[in-house]
Amino acid sequence: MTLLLVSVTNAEEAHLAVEAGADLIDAKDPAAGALGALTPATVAEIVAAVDGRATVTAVCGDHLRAETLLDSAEAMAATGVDMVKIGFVPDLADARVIRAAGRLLGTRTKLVAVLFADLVPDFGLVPVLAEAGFHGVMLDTSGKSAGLLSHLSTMRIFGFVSTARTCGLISGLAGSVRIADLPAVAGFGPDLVGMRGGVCRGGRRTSALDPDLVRMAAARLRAMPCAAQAG
Ligand SMILES: O=C[C@H](O)COP(=O)(O)O
Repeated sequence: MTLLLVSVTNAEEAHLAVEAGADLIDAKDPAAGALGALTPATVAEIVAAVDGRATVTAVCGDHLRAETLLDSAEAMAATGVDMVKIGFVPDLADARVIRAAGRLLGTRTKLVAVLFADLVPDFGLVPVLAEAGFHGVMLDTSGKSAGLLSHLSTMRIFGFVSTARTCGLISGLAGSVRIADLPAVAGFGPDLVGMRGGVCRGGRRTSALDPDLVRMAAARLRAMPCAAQAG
């Protein structure tokens, strides 16, 4: 089945999200951007709070230049998370940076690249990610005023998921996904769907996590037909 990734800001939210049925806990500061990074200390607290009950991922920061991106990825890998998510923004990060990240960290942790649906994503990078040793690739949105489905055609999203699968990568879809969107988003067959705003009070990604919404999202996904397992 398609797994539910929920972005959390601290250990308490991580615990609530796991209890409510999230499969992956994603350490992130939504107030600092689409891939806003928490401090390594907070990420380590989240890892401890999850205590092996779910896969833990952490993001490295938003719109970072190559050197800063790699330093941050290394710091996040050292916290003990299961996967490190690295955002690749056109002009700031390209195939050279992907290969550098793979060399630096590919043997130490699972790497998941994030491409942005609203920043002209280059799906030609997906095979490069696989060759560089990445574990997975996600599509998210950099801006949060419109969701994933309003930026790319269904054909392109299907193409993304199927290219990732052909290359042996797990795939994820995110970007202002609401609970009502889950059947459509999971229908593309990704391994995971990522949510923050859609499971927060008032639908605002910078508000507190609402465990009841996480529970509803997890139940909605479990009722959907199966895709490959992430992990
Ligand atoms: O990785 C998942 C993201 O945190 C999704 O955030 P969002 O649902 O607010 O766009």
